[in-house]
Amino acid sequence: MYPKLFPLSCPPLQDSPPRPKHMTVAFLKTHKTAGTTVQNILFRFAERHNLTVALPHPTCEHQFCYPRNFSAHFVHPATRPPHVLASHLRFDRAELERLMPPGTVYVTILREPAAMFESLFSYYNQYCPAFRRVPNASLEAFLHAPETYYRAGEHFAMFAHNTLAYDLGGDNERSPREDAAYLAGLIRQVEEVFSLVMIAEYFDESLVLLRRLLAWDLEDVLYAKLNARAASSRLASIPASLAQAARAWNALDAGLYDHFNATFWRRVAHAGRACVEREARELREARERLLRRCFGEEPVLRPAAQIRTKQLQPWQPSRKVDIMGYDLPSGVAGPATEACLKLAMPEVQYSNYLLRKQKRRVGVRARPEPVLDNPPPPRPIRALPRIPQGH
Ligand SMILES: Nc1ncnc2c1ncn2[C@@H]1O[C@H](COP(=O)(O)OS(=O)(=O)O)[C@@H](OP(=O)(O)O)[C@H]1O
Repeated sequence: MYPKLFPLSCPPLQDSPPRPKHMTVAFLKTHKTAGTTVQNILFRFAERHNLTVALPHPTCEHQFCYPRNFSAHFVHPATRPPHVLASHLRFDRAELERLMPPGTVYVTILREPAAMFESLFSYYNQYCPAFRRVPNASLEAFLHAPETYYRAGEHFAMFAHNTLAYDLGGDNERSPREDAAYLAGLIRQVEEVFSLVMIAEYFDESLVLLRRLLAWDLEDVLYAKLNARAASSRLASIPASLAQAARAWNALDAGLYDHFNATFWRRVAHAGRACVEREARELREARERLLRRCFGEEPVLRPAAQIRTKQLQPWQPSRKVDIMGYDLPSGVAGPATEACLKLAMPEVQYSNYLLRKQKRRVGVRARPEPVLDNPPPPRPIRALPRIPQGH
């Protein structure tokens, strides 16, 4: 039912058999896994090829009413039927099948669970009650005794326990130690649906596999790193004991990661490791050239307060965490600048922009927004971008 569309082989680029680019893609954007960078690649591809991007109904904000299970009702009517879907949602296979055209390729991305958990702990510290209870916002204290702070089922609990499993539609409270069959079943379900599970630690190699799977050009997967925390907002390194505790607490996620990391390297070996590495190198070189062209000879990630272009100021989760972004050099304009703007555009601005554009295209601008039967409660997350100091 879900085609493993193209066998992954890795002949030199110029010898690739010409086949049309695949245009229907559903990307499950898991949390804190480099998903915003992948989403931006897909949004730009969709715009360049005049494709429709599924976008959330405004009452869902720019996510598909996460953490609720995905429903096709959450999709704004002006963005249906879509070619591409790439916004946060909790996976629900039947509902996605209802929405996406047959032949859609499903992909997702995972990140090493300790690094992912450290990012979640920092980013959602003010929103997730389990994290807010911890004295001095100490990751070490939380991981030393997670049950002291964690309450299953409370608001945003999924950001504090097996977030990957939850995003994939699984039950994040299961323990693989007590129920190994559950993890095996979840892995099987993911394998049935997703043609590629990318790995954030091997982002460029993942993009090489992605672009070959979809028969896209290397240019189609060039990117700027988005949604990265400043060095001052994250741990320089995670001590081994803490990483071990993070894996033990998030044992389902650790099991998923270990399995799909191994699968990933089998896919790389099948494609030809030397060839994948060569192409990843070409990608990095092309990407560096693009970043220099767009953001100046020394393209640097900056804190939001130093970004003058409003459309490029990333949303800030709290005063304690700095999310970085790029800025355009002053006094430049034109189509190339527009492409550079999109390359570094954060998720909130890009989603709003695409929704406006697609609404204009189908002529629903003047009509009132349709009302959801059962709207979600208001969410504090990402309500407003923090205004950078001095603006
Ligand atoms: N290209 C690439 N390679 C490796 N890592 C990358 C990449 N792009 C983004 N990132 C890191 O991913 C983290 C943000 O993830 P998301 O965009 O998925 O976060 S979110 O859930 O949408 O808020 C965030 O991690 P932390 O900085 O540790 O928080 C980013 O630095």
